Amino acid sequence: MAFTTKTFVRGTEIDVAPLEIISFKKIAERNEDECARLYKAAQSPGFFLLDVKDSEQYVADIQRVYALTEQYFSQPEEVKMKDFRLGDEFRGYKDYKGPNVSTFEVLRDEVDENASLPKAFQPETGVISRFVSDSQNLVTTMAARLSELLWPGSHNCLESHYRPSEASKTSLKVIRGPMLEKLADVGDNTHTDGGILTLMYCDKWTTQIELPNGGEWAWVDPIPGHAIVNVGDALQTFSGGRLRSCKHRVSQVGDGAEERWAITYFLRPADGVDPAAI
Ligand SMILES: O=C(O)CCC(=O)C(=O)O
Ligand SMILES: [Fe+2]
Repeated sequence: MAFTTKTFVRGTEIDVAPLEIISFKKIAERNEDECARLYKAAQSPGFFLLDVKDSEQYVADIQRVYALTEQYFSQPEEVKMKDFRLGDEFRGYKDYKGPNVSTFEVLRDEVDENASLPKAFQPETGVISRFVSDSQNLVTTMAARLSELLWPGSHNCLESHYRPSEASKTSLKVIRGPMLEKLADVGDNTHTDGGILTLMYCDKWTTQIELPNGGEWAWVDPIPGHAIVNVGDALQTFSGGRLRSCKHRVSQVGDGAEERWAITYFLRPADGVDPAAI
């Protein structure tokens, strides 16, 4: 992996993670060099940027989903609490009061069902539905190319883990996670993602990854028209450790409150598929 570079954000000099930029158009066309670069980035650091600018409609939909996210979280707490699902890890509204983060999550399987989306999304359910279907196409195309390189000559082994026609916890999750007045108040939320592949959209410098070998942290450049993609724990396990689920966290550069929205799409194993048992 290349070395970090430096840039200034909010008046502070920071280290930028040297992430590969993979063209979705090229991997969709099975460009061999691009697929090899995808595989390499998924091996190390397990984080990369996916250029999605070739689909004008999808890029416009990202902006619409940001706008809907803002509209949703701007509602009064008691309205959002109607979407709270007690004991359900993957569905509905959640308010994490400590870290000042709130989320709303809907399963891919349920996005087209009546009433699975709250009122604030209702005027644009078609946009959400198309965004989910296009995001699914991005992650499953990447999974198919990775599968071909992990198990040459075999038929899409990874598909047998996420089984697109069966029930799964594959989902869209939108997030309100504002930057805080004081950097010192941002708690440590270091984690890896549990699923197969994550797509993430966030237009601010708030994602940090742990660089391979050495445990140093660097910032992910939120380049417009690009998804931030990372390998999850299930894919690390399915690949026998050949692909890497990279530690990351949400933080902020310096002090200063600022509103912040993020959109995430998680490709997860089909219900009943246990990565630990593979
Ligand atoms: O809030 C964000 O920017 C995304 C957080 C994240 O890494 C996740 O939801 O897995
Ligand atoms: Fe994450």
